[in-house]
Formats: sequence, structure tokens, C-alpha cells
Amino acid sequence: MSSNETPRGPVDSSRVPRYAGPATFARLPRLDEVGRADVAVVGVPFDSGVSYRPGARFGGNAIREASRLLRPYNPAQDASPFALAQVADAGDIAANPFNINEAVETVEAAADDLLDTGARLMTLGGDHTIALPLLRSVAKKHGPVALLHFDAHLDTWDTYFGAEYTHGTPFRRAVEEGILDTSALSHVGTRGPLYGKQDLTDDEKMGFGIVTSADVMRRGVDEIADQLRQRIGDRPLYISIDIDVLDPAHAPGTGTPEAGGLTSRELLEILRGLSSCHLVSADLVEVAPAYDHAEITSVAASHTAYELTTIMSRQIAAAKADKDAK
Ligand SMILES: N=C(N)NCCCC(=O)O
Ligand SMILES: [Zn+2]
Ligand SMILES: [Zn+2]
Repeated sequence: MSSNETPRGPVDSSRVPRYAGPATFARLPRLDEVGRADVAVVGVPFDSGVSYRPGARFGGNAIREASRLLRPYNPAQDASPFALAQVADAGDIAANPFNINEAVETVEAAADDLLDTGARLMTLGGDHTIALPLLRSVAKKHGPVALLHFDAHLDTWDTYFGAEYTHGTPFRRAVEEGILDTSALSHVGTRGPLYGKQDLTDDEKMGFGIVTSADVMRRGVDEIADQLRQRIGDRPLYISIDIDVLDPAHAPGTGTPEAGGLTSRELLEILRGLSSCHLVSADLVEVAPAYDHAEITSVAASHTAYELTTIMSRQIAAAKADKDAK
């Protein structure tokens, strides 16, 4: 799509029942139907990096199915994300389930290809291992990025069974590789038991600030979003969301659930409070539909991806308008 073409939006649910036809994210066109996209929604069906319950390989398609009910206007951000920019479903990255190192390389190469077209990525996981290759790819384009990491877990552990690439270790690897801007790293929603106090000391040394799940409850979403916005400033920002940041009541369908998490309302509101940040790409991981009930988790995930997509679309439209005015 050239910059003055109208984006092709979702299938109209008043003409074609929303439960008909194969699922793409939000019933948007596939990338091959539109040629190029400003925001590419891409699945990564990979879960060979998990430490507990497997099944996140089915997350992307569960989110696509649940996203049939999304509507084109987002009142919370006063925007029609799929009219402001071309958002398209880029399908799945086929990663080797039997070789984690190879899978990590595959994801990085596929992300490179998509980013090279000028698209921003909204990646649907897959387990949290995939954040590392995605960050590598984003950093090639933008340099070290600010990171907002929504998760019950730190995911800055060192190794599991000697393995460096797992869903509990992507952000330690990313810090070691120098692909994160260590002046703007935050975890949001952490809680639950750790291996030892040293986990927190190590994490702090890497540069992370922590907003715990209890902090969100005590201080409220507006204050938290303000604090995060100030820390991020106008740096290029990557947001990584592990759906287990939500309480198991709001997201039972995940592999390593922890009690005492955010409500989906809190997560969505914090994201809306970040709409002015320079969001260059995002991922949403760890949806494991086999443990879900009535699509609770995948509905929450589809709305989360919708807010992230809206943030990106608004910025793309604003940048285009700026350029056209010059
Ligand atoms: N990234 C997620 N979801 N979990 C990490 C948990 C690592 C552990 O089992 O200690
Ligand atoms: Zn987690
Ligand atoms: Zn995680």
C-alpha cells in the first residue's frame, strides 16, 4: 500500500457473520492480500522454551479466534486503528520445535524481513523465549530500545538445565547483548516466589525498575502509567506482555500462573496511558489455550493486542500527517 491509499480494514461483521471464515487477527486482511503493512500481526507457534506447562504454541491462533469480536473503533483511545494505518495478519513464523537455537535464529530472520518492509510488529506468541530474537531484530533497526515488560515473572534468570534460551531468560540475554537501553527498563506486574533474594539484586544490576502487581493495586493505574511514561520519555519503546501478568482469574490459560495478578481492566488502562510513547513493536506471549475456559485468556489477549495495535496505528498516522504537512 502506498502512503495515500486507504487501508484495507477488517471484514464487515454486519455483512459477513463474525464467526464465518478462517480467522485472521481482528478479521483483517492477510499480508499477502495487501502487499505491505504498517503493522504486521505475526504468530510464532513455538513453546519449546517453557519450564512448566507447555501449550503456548497454540496461543496465536487462539488469540486470532477470540479477536473475531473486536470492532473497528476504539473509544478508549478515540481511534479507528485499522483505518489510520494498514494493519495486516502476516501469518506464522515456522520455528523448529526440536532445536531452540535454530528457532531463535529463524524468528530473528523472519522479524528482520518484516521490519525491513517498514512494518512494526505485533507478535503473538509462543512462549517468552521469542522476545530475545524479536528484540535483536528491533535493535538492529532502532539501536538499544526501552523495554516495558509486563509479566508475573522477571525472566532475567540465567539458565535452565544449562540452556541459555528459555522463556525464563530472554531479558538477561538481551541485557548481555547490549540491545536494551538500560536507562529505561521496567517490569510491571511481578509477584510470587523467587529462587532467592539474589534474583532481585541481579535484576536491579541489569538496570530494571520494578512495579509489582501490589504497586499497581495500591497506587492505581494512572500514577503507574505516568511514572512509566516519564521513565521512557521519547526513546524507541518495545513492549513485551506475558499474559500471566494477569491474575489466573483473568488468564487461566497460561503455563506458569501466579496468584495475585493484575485485572485485565488494569492492564488495558495502563497501556492506554502509554499511548503517547514511541512504540516501535510489541509482543504478547504465553497464551496456552488448553488451560483456558470460555476463551477468558484469549479474549483478554485479543483486547491487549488491540490496544497495542491502536497505539502503533495512531503514531503511524500522526507521523504521516506530519510528513505531508512539510
Ligand atoms: N516467562 C514465563 N512465563 N515464565 C518464566 C518462569 C520461569 C520459571 O519456571 O521459574
Ligand atoms: Zn510470566
Ligand atoms: Zn515471561
